[in-house]
Amino acid sequence: MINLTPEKVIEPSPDNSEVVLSVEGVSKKFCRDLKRSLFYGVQDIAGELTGFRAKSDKLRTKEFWALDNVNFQLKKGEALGLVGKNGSGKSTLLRIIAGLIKPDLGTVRVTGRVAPLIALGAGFNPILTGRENIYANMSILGLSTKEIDERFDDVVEFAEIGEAIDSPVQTYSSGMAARLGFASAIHTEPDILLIDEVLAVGDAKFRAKCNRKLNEIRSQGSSFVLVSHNVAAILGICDHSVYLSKGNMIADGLTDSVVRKYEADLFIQEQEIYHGKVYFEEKTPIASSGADIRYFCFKDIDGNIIDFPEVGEYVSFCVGCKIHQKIDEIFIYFAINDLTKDNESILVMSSRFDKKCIKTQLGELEIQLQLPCCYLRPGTYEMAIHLQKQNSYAFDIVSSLRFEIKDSHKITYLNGRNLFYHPRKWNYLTTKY
Ligand SMILES: Nc1ncnc2c1ncn2[C@@H]1O[C@H](COP(=O)(O)OP(=O)(O)OP(=O)(O)O)[C@@H](O)[C@H]1O
Repeated sequence: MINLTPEKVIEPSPDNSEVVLSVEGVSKKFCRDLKRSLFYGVQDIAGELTGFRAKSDKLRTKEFWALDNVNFQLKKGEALGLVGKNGSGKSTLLRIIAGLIKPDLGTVRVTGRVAPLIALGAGFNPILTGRENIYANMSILGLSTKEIDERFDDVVEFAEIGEAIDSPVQTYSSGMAARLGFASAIHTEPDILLIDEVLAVGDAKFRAKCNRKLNEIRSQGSSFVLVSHNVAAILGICDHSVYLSKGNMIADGLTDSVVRKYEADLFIQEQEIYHGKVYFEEKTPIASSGADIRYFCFKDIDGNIIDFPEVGEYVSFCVGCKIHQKIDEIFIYFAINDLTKDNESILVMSSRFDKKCIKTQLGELEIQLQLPCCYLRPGTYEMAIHLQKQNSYAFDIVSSLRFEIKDSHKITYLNGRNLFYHPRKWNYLTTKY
């Protein structure tokens, strides 16, 4: 396991010394075969009753470790992100912390009230109304009827459920159920809130409202563990993160570093990241439209080819073209997507939009898009390049060119909340009295 130790100072949580959750050597095994799984379940219960339970650290036929020796701590007011591919053990870990299932090995120590938001409309009974579910749900989380009465209106208002509060939850949309689940969990003022992807269901406005509320309860001392495939959400909310793969802890530490490691593993396995100068296959005269993209590379200010742009430094995007038909002018278009943010389109640069047409003649041509300062933050990106005519018809297209932006010199202080790097200087003026 890699311990990605802090290289920068993080905002202090209200009480940085108080541990509210301690996960120590937690392991959990499951069996893929249903019949065997039932048999093992009966065997384990019988073993526990008679005191002859077989040792839990051994796998029986068809069993596997869904979690293997997971260790971390959560302090008061801290937000911890859990990242990992599908099936890496994130939900299992949350279910163990919530006390819904028992670990086979290790211990989980919790201080205070834990509110799990693990499934859509966590714990709601579909045939009961929203109102009945709020009372049932909040009382399970330890509130008295009087306390629920006092908070009821706030829950309904926060969830924006309106009159539907007296309709059965099974008539709610998934967004409504998620809103009500979040609202009732958050109004119990939990010491630890466990959130598994449920925020992804609501619309953007509700997500923003949830994030504000999370920050608010966090400043009052609540801690939370957030599971999400949306890396941007983890980056925006959590200081520290844990990266799980096949039940093993691969990395833990500051979210930025953990997420970079996770992304690198995710993308390097799927598609190679481009370095240096990449050449594209030469087209046959029939396949070509008269102007072809032949290569791509990044260059530094001295014209040297570089493997990746550096944050805050000059970079030139260089596209080698071959023109073999009479074309007077062409345009070039770059579209960059951020793989950290669900492949969201973040930057489009087009010579046509900028009203810069490129005069051509038969032969080779290198088009350079020169950026005096790279504002993109460190991460993994995907780029499409279009070589276009005036009317936007494309002569040639290169899609899905993956590249990295690095911050090797650590010149930028970037945390997950920044969408881009902005060059800056600091100054201060003092006045003597
Ligand atoms: N009750 C169960 N019986 C058998 N296998 C299970 C059970 N629950 C989970 N698993 C398996 O344990 C592994 C971890 O599952 P888990 O749901 O914790 O992963 P996850 O990281 O939350 O995945 P996702 O991102 O898809 O939600 C998976 O291989 C899953 O198939």
